Amino acid sequence: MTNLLHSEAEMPVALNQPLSVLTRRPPRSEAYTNGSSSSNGVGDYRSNGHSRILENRESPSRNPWQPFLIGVAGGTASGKTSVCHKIMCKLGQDCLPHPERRVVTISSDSFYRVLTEDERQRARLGEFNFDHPDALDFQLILDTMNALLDSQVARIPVYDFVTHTRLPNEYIHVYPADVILFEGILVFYFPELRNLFKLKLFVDMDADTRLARRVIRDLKERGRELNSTIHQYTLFVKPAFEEFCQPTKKYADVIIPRGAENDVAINLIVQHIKEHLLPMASENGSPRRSMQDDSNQPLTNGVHKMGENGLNGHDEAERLTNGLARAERSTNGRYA
Ligand SMILES: Nc1ncnc2c1ncn2[C@@H]1O[C@H](COP(=O)(O)OP(=O)(O)O)[C@@H](O)[C@H]1O
Ligand SMILES: O=c1ccn([C@@H]2O[C@H](COP(=O)(O)O)[C@@H](O)[C@H]2O)c(=O)[nH]1
Repeated sequence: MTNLLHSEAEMPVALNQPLSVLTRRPPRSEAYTNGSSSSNGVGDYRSNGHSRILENRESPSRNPWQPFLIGVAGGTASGKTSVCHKIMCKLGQDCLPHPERRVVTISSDSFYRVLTEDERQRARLGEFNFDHPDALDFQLILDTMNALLDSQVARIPVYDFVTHTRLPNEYIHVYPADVILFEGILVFYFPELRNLFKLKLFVDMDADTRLARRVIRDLKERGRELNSTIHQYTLFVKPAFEEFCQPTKKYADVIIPRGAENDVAINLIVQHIKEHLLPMASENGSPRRSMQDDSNQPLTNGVHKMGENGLNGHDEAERLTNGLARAERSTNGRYA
């Protein structure tokens, strides 16, 4: 994930499943998840942050309105960040102030756990396994996702790839939104997290291209040396991809070959998101619902045309699935 994505992570997300449950968004709570207030940033989050969320719930049961949570998995440098960014741009969300965004992107990169001094030293030499599920603060991920699903404002740490640490006292505030894209190499690995996703995307890119892009990115953006990058890749990244990430491809509803270059797949996903957002916008009538498409046409225009075709939510879901299956078949043998 790039720093750019980190800033995108501030956007809120959410679009949920059956259109029939997409009623009115509840009032936004001012509660926060507490990304970190202790020295290791984990224990306090779990105890204080989570209990604050519970205290601020308006009722013991989950809101009938929920964000639509989309998981975006794929190997390192496969283009997960770029795909999410493209979706945001096509929905006209990237240029909106964060609190007004209806679609947000969050990366699991924000949730690497706090390392011990010994682990940090190994990380500097490319000898710490960041691709193993244990490298992530899974409880923090789960608490954050649950907070967002409950329409809470979530506060998540900012991770620094150069020092392998969370930046002290820096957080990203993620506001409740209608659609949340959560991207990361292992987001389909944990069943408890995987089961929260209403749509699962897997960004597929051949290993050579990923390695080449990763080397360039790590040297340019993550303060790495060539030797340690290759060393880390050979020792951990590649084997962990084969053991923990690649096998989760089977959970995907949609596989996106060629990553962000695949405009056909991305356009279909964007269209699907728009279909979910429109009913909410018309029910809310809220001024913050200002989604626009690429051509700066109000979102409502495009969706209205689709409504005129007499398609319902189920038809749309089928059309999306069929369309994406076609998109993938057309590239079979090259990347899939
Ligand atoms: N289609 C592309 N062509 C060239 N470079 C790309 C393309 N897609 C992504 N990249 C570059 O590859 C690197 C990894 O992409 P990114 O979207 O951050 O992947 P991920 O989030 O899966 O790690 C970034 O430096 C990005 O700029
Ligand atoms: O301190 C760190 C933390 C993570 N990594 C590597 O990052 C990638 C995951 O990020 P992508 O944006 O999906 O590539 C993972 O493969 C880790 O090895 C790191 O090098 N250092």
